[in-house]
Amino acid sequence: MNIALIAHDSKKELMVQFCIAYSGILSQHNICATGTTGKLVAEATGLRIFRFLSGEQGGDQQIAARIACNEIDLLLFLRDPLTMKAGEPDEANLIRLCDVHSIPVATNIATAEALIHALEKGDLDWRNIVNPKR
Ligand SMILES: O=C(CO)COP(=O)(O)O
Repeated sequence: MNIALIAHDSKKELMVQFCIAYSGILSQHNICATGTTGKLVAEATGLRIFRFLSGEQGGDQQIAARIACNEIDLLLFLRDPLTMKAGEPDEANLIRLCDVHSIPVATNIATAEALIHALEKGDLDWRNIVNPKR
């Protein structure tokens, strides 16, 4: 499965801790991320992560383009609705595109936990039927 990671600045440490905790599961999949999120997670976990541009340079839009092509199977986007900074990605378009293709998406740690366990159990295997070429 192709899993995309994005974290707003105040949620990056939480994303790192999440990926450390679930590195065993994540290592079985293709991981991509916006630039800074990917760098921090890769350094902390040793996971191989394809890094797009940083969010402020359009990395979130690169991920949105892959979602628009139905190439992402799970989006974990830890956002901070309280202290978002100017230039941080607006989640509305990402989530809209996930809804277009019924792509599972988490925007907080509680849902991310639920989805990573679902992934491990095989509950998301139907994505392989949607996209048999991958
Ligand atoms: O901008 C973002 C969230 O703040 C996401 O991009 P980065 O992972 O490059 O920071």
